[in-house]
Amino acid sequence: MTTLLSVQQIETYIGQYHILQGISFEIRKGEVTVLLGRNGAGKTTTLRSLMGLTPPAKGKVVFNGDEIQRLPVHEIARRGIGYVPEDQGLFSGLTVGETLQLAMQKKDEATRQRLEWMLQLFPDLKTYWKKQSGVLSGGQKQMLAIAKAYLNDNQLLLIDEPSKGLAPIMVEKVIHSLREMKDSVTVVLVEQNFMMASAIGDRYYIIDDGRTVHSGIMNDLKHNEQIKRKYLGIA
Ligand SMILES: Nc1ncnc2c1ncn2[C@@H]1O[C@H](COP(=O)(O)OP(=O)(O)OP(=O)(O)O)[C@@H](O)[C@H]1O
Repeated sequence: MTTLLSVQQIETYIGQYHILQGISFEIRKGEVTVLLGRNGAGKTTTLRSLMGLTPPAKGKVVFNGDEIQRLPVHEIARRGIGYVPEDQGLFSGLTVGETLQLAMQKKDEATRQRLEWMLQLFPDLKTYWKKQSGVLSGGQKQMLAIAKAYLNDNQLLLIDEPSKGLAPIMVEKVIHSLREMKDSVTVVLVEQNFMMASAIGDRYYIIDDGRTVHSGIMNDLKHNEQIKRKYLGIA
């Protein structure tokens, strides 16, 4: 299987704080890779570093064979990486329709087809097309944020804790949608909800204190009580 993204020993500072101190992982095309770790381990900062929002001071990020760690955010996005931040990054005053139309980088047939498919996958977005995104439920906002990132011809989506604050039924819906999207896009997911992580992840990396400390196949982790207890505080 081909490597789409290779992250090599990145180190990131926020102000004077040395937050990421050596993060490395490989993302294979067509897979869902989950970044796991305790609160404050550095998962969000890792996604932000890949996107150029907190650029790494050291190390390499290779996407489709090109180094991207020095590129500005808009260029990284243009190359085909979509980002769904933890706070979903929506403008509450825009309607669902306006949000999706504004997000479209192209108005071509392929984009229109992706929009159509998103509306089938998330029928609520069609129902609430004219509603401002600020009045949607947490789950509906998450669907809108995912649809917005999926609309464009992205090869890789970075999704930060999509289950956060959602009721179990909505978590199921998000799991279902990410499974459906798997055929057409590669996903890096930050997820604290182990049920969700293990339901859709193919592979995992554990981040602890700003370093990648463990990795493997998700099916193996499900039964590895020692690692779950040591790094995730669960068993
Ligand atoms: N703007 C900032 N200024 C100072 N420290 C920060 C800032 N943003 C993040 N940090 C620190 O960086 C560390 C990593 O944070 P990060 O949000 O990446 O962790 P995380 O693994 O995503 O955790 P969570 O699941 O709680 O979001 C934490 O110790 C956090 O306090």
